[in-house]
Amino acid sequence: MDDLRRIERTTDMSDTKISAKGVQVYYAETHAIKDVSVDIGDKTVTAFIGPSGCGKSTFLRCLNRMNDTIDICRVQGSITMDGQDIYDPRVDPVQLRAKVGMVFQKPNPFPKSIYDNVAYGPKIHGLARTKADMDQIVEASLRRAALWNEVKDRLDAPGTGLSGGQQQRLCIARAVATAPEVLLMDEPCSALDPIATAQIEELIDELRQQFSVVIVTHSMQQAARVSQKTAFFHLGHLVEFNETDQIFTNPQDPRTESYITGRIG
Ligand SMILES: Nc1ncnc2c1ncn2[C@@H]1O[C@H](COP(=O)(O)OP(=O)(O)OP(=O)(O)O)[C@@H](O)[C@H]1O
Repeated sequence: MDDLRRIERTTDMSDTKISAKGVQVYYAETHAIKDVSVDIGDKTVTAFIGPSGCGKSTFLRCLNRMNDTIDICRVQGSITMDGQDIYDPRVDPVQLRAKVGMVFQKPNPFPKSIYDNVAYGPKIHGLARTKADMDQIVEASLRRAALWNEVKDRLDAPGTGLSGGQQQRLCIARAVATAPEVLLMDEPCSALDPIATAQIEELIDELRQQFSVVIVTHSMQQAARVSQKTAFFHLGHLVEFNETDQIFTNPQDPRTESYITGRIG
């Protein structure tokens, strides 16, 4: 049994997808992320929780270099994916973002058809050689996002005409269409009703069979429901990172305990 446990632990460590070490983020003079080191597991849902302004979204955006698009933002430290430095000047951020996809708080489909929303990424990354290839990618992505059955008869209709929950699943289909390895989700359910939220949560659980998923959420219930690992941020620090069950039942740091029991935040 001990041997088995040792093997499981070793497997755990070799399954790190993204490794961040000593990450600092500044917006001009504001020091938003302070010396954060964390290993994000493959085929795992990792939740980032913490009070408003603690740096969850900022740190999430470091993982696909989305902060590059903010002029005053500086990122220091090291972030590797599969051992490769994602901030290496030879890494093309556009290619990186195809591998590390992102879903935002507010569903933001392009003003295009449902089909074209999903086909857009594969087209610019040259993932389909023929129309049949593209049809196959679009169908597979919509199926993976649990949306195919609802839209298969109206692929030419505008994506913006779908309900909020459907639009968010369309955005997930768009993100998975470029065959990413990691999906970053920044409060993906905050604009959705409870039924649409439950659908997205179910989907997240399925997506982790194939991807590493990182989700920022304000809802501790959601973190507890969907994630296996939870990171608690406070004032730019990563205070605690552990199995989700541990964080919610036996937090090691008093700040984590205060937050999950509703005393800070
Ligand atoms: N584009 C920006 N320009 C300047 N400062 C920013 C920018 N984005 C975030 N900040 C600052 O960085 C800090 C962390 O913000 P961030 O949005 O990452 O926190 P958060 O934990 O995701 O917050 P919330 O839960 O409210 O979304 C805050 O002090 C915020 O004001």
